[in-house]
Amino acid sequence: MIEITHLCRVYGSLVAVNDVSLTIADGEIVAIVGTSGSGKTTLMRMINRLVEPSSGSIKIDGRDNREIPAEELRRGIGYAIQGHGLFPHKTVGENIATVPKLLKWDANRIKARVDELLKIFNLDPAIFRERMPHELSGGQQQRVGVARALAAEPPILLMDEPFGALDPIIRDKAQADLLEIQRRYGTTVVIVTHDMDEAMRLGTRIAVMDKGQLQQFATPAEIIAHPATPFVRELLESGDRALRLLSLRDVAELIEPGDAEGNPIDAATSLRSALAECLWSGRETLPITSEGRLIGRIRRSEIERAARFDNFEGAQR
Ligand SMILES: Nc1ncnc2c1ncn2[C@@H]1O[C@H](COP(=O)(O)OP(=O)(O)OP(=O)(O)O)[C@@H](O)[C@H]1O
Repeated sequence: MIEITHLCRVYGSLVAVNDVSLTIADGEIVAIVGTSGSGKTTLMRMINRLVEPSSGSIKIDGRDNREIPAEELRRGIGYAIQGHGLFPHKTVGENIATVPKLLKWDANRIKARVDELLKIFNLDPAIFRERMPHELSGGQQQRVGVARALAAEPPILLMDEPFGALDPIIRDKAQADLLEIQRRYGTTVVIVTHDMDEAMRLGTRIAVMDKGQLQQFATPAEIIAHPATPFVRELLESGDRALRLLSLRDVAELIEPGDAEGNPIDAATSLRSALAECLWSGRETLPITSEGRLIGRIRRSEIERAARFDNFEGAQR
């Protein structure tokens, strides 16, 4: 559990983070969302002490983070940033092995862990382990960045706009990967994003920041139903609500038995992406796969039905 209490960070006359209190439960994904300069990154970086608070405190599992030795903090908290931050002169395998090496894991354990992570992220170890970062696509580099952050199985993962540079389709896949990893390891994830749709898709709860202040900390459904301040309402209205509702839900929810023509989509894809695929390829139905196996199909008409707010509220109950 991460308990943030009356946290402030001041730069000269600027209050970057202003009296923020919130508690993040184990295994949650908390998305910090807000406009540029609202204090999202500063707030997150105080968790792993890349930034020191001016006042207030952060406790991790009951311990003040200032009392936790730097190495222990680094080991317990993975950190992934936009642009991946991979070491350009190290192979993919060496990049992922960075923290386990610091922790002096033995070579066999490191190799097993590197290969396990590469497989989880759909990168064949035999092909990718020895590659250099510049030999990967942007999406592959992003996955290696997250794999590296997860290498020592940290209970907490901090992510700063990790998917910001990815194109929408790859971004959707990267988000699905993150959800899968989170389910598998039960990692507590704090992710900074300026994209409300991404926050809605990933967050078990969303922290909305404006000018250093926490405007609302609530589930996506609560935020849609009851935006706490005019700013939150404005942020919500900045996109299309029907599409936002679809980005919250996975294809898996609307699977039906049967075949369909053309390229399949994964069951973890958002309904929003599935609709985009229907429209793009002119198909009324799409085949659905899970772990590479065909498991059914989805209908465009069902996706459109799910986009109606009434049905969304029904699905939440
Ligand atoms: N080291 C610093 N020195 C001075 N001012 C800073 C420093 N770091 C951040 N700030 C200021 O604090 C405010 C909050 O910055 P922060 O990076 O937390 O915002 P953000 O919400 O993450 O923005 P973005 O989405 O643009 O990354 C900004 O006005 C920024 O200019």
